[in-house]
Amino acid sequence: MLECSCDKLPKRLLTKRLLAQTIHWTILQTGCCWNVTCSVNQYSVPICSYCKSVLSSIELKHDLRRKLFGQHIAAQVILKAVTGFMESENPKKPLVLSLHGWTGTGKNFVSQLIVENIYRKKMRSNFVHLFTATAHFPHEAHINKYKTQLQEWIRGNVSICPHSMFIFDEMDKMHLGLIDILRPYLDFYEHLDGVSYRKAIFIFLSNIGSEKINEVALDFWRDGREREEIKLKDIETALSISIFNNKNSGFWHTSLIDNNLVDFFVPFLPLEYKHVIQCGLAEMARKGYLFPNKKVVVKMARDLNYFPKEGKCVFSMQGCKVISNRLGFYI
Ligand SMILES: Nc1ncnc2c1ncn2[C@@H]1O[C@H](COP(=O)(O)OP(=O)(O)OP(=O)(O)O)[C@@H](O)[C@H]1O
Repeated sequence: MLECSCDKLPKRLLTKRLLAQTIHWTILQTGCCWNVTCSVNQYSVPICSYCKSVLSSIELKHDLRRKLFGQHIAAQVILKAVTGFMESENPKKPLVLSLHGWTGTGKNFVSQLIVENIYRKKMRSNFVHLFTATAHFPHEAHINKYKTQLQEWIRGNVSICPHSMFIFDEMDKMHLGLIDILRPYLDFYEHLDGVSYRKAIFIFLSNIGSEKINEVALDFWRDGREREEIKLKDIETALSISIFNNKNSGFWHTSLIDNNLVDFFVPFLPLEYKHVIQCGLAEMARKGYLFPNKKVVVKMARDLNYFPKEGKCVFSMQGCKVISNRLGFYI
């Protein structure tokens, strides 16, 4: 957080008498920021600008450790990336995270945790924007209109709050024409039409590459190695190859891999039975049960489907996605 002081005013103006009588602070709020101006008589200086969107990195670390199950790589990468970015006063480009993984493994959930530790109003904040590709899939004839709308939407929101966050869900289903217009906003430009996008955060969610991530997790499991031994480097190459080869990922070819606009590709591992149990217990606690009933959760977890089918089933087909709705049936 920036401290506001009148130190920037010439010393001669800062006599005790003047301090007592004539210093005025002007605080002008625009979007999520306040610009503080200090004036003495006719002389005024912009002192600082303070933006509400400040990360509580200790809380984020705590949340990732306590609330996110089975995702040691994602937790580590996200904590480092978000903390480093939010602590930088002059980032050179917006933060761009691309989260990949099987359904129900926590991609949306992690995005929420990030939001909750930056914006006071959490997902209800005016500075957090969710775009679901399938809900905005335009007819080919209207693509140009949608492109303009998307550009105006991003520009308008970042003009109001430089620390705006944009979450693009189901990126793999997004129209390539729309994806293309995102490119300049993710780049190193200082300004585009008078607006700087360097403090914004873009998070892309998709299932692209999840088969590769699952394969690596399964290999570790077959070799009898601990899941926590899987390192980012064990998955990164397989993930980028599979993103590169995916027929729906023109975006990654042209804009991201070639131009290095994505800062982190974050893999989400498939969840095991024990994580489903953890999710179930957490869900019961969220529903207000002071003493979550493990028997109920176990029963629910056993009724879910797991893969691969041959041999011992290891990973949950739906991750933890259906748990919230299913629990009610077993309670
Ligand atoms: N790793 C996890 N740790 C804790 N809870 C989780 C985890 N994964 C999923 N959940 C729970 O399941 C719910 C659904 O998960 P989420 O929406 O984050 O999955 P997703 O990976 O975004 O899936 P999809 O690819 O289908 O959109 C979350 O709201 C959360 O309650």
